[in-house]
Amino acid sequence: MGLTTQQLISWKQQGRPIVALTAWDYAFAQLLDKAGVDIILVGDSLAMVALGYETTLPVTLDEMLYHAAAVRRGVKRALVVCDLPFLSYQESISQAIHAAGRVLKETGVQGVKLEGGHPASLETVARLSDIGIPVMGHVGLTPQSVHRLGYRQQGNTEAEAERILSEAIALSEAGAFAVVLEHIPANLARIITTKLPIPTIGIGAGGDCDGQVLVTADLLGLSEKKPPFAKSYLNLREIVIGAVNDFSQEVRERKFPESDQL
Ligand SMILES: Nc1nc(=O)c2c([nH]1)NC[C@@H]1CN(c3ccc(C(=O)N[C@@H](CCC(=O)O)C(=O)O)cc3)CN21
Ligand SMILES: CC(C)C(=O)C(=O)O
Ligand SMILES: [Mg+2]
Repeated sequence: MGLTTQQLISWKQQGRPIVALTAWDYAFAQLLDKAGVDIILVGDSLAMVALGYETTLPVTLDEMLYHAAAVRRGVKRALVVCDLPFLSYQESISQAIHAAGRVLKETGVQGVKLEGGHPASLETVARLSDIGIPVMGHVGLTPQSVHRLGYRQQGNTEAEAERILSEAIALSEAGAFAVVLEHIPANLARIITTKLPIPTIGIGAGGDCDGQVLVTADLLGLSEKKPPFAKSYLNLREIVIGAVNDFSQEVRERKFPESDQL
């Protein structure tokens, strides 16, 4: 058995930070798990970083299932959570149960994440949690609402900050085991983190959350564009282009293969 949601909740009480990153395939999931990442998220951001779409909206449940199964095969210790994609859970509670059930049954991942803290999504989170499906909430900037919100920071006004705080509290009361806080002021994230009994996982939400998540492609310098809050620890695009150029040159100069590479 790997990590459980209960263990992650106890880490909040102990003040032990939670490390989360995204993955969309077996190879990277295995690397992240071996490196000791605690939560591996099969994020719907894969629509943009792996599939080349403009937004996260086009990715389908079947595509998420395909990637989640690959990720799950690479992971021994981390808790794996899969984003429910746009319109796979908003139509009705039974649609959400069906989608989340397929994710758990067909891929073996341990939880799902869904965006939003409005009354309908709270009801959905409560029902999924009640039937034993661990749910991670997600408030602040919710990219599935890009056409309403854009990618701007959320919670700048007093009223918006109040709303995001009450959504986070309500998600926790509905049974979510953790909540992602995306692109909100650090002050607001700190207040939410203090008020919630469950871990907050921040992305562009300052340093006082219980954990941090990034899109792995951003951390590695692999994405074409990254949000202003994402830190690159490597420039993998440059490294890959360099290696491909070296190979190309050796092929064109008939230097590869050498006799021991036949
Ligand atoms: N590679 C990648 N990393 C991510 O973190 C990520 C994705 N993709 N795709 C899904 C969402 C979209 N995210 C984003 C994307 C862009 C900004 C951004 O550029 N924000 C600027 C400009 C906002 C505007 O359009 O006015 C900002 O200053 O907030 C923020 C979050 C975060 N998520
Ligand atoms: C950035 C995280 C929280 C996400 O939802 C995603 O990668 O889709
Ligand atoms: Mg997502």
